[in-house]
Amino acid sequence: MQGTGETLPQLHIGGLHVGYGRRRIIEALDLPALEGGTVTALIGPNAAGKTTLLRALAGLVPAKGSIRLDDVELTGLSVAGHARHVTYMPQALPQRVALTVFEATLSALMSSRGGALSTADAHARALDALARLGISDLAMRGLDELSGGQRQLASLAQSIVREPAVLLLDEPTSALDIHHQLRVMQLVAELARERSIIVVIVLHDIAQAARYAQRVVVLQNGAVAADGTPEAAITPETLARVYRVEARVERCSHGFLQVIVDRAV
Ligand SMILES: Nc1ncnc2c1ncn2[C@@H]1O[C@H](COP(=O)(O)OP(=O)(O)OP(=O)(O)O)[C@@H](O)[C@H]1O
Repeated sequence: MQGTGETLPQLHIGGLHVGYGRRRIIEALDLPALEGGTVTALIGPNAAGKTTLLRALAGLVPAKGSIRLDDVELTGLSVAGHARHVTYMPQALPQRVALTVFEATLSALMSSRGGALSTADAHARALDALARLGISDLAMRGLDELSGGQRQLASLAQSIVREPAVLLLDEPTSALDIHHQLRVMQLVAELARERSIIVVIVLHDIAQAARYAQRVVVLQNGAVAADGTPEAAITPETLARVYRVEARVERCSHGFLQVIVDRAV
């Protein structure tokens, strides 16, 4: 936890190459360390390589180079080896499964922490994950009878309950109404702080990235086009170069960055 003098975990990414077959998507990517307790938003245009980067960090596509969590080198670990440190919530929701929301959340927890927890503790943690997402009322509903947004929230519950060191979320609010989008973003920021988790979240909503992330990495053609605080990374110049839009970046009356897009160029 921050403020206790404890060292925060760090994820180091160096000389990373990722591709599909012969097709190179990410080449020689270096990122200054991603730190525990911090939400990093990964933004960029379609096909920039955001999902590919998250999948490489999760060990789901082969990568060359180094992905190091403190002193543990993750490249070369099996998918299960990665899963001990990293939880990845994909963009596409899982196939419909014949489990209740509570059972699926509990099963996600047991698969990551298994024997280490008593049954009572595991149940309490699963219920807490549902409560924090505001979906306690869905606990006994089958996953196959949920709406798209409810399924996305159930899927988030399965990701956060694992309490990973690194949490990778690929467009986790894409199916949610505005209330639930904000609720999820607030929760993700809180969890990062409380548990010193390294969170990387792919977002298309630039204003939400600016509001909830402490760091924004802009990806373009598999390379870093900007990286820094929201103020440093989200500028009219970057938006013009990367997204090909004429845009203004202004502060609203509450002090949050807003992006006003005037036109595509
Ligand atoms: N399984 C795959 N096999 C071959 N090429 C792939 C595969 N998955 C993605 N790609 C290619 O990799 C590139 C990057 O895709 P990726 O999904 O990482 O982009 P993205 O930034 O997440 O895009 P979006 O914002 O559209 O979701 C694209 O050109 C895509 O066609």
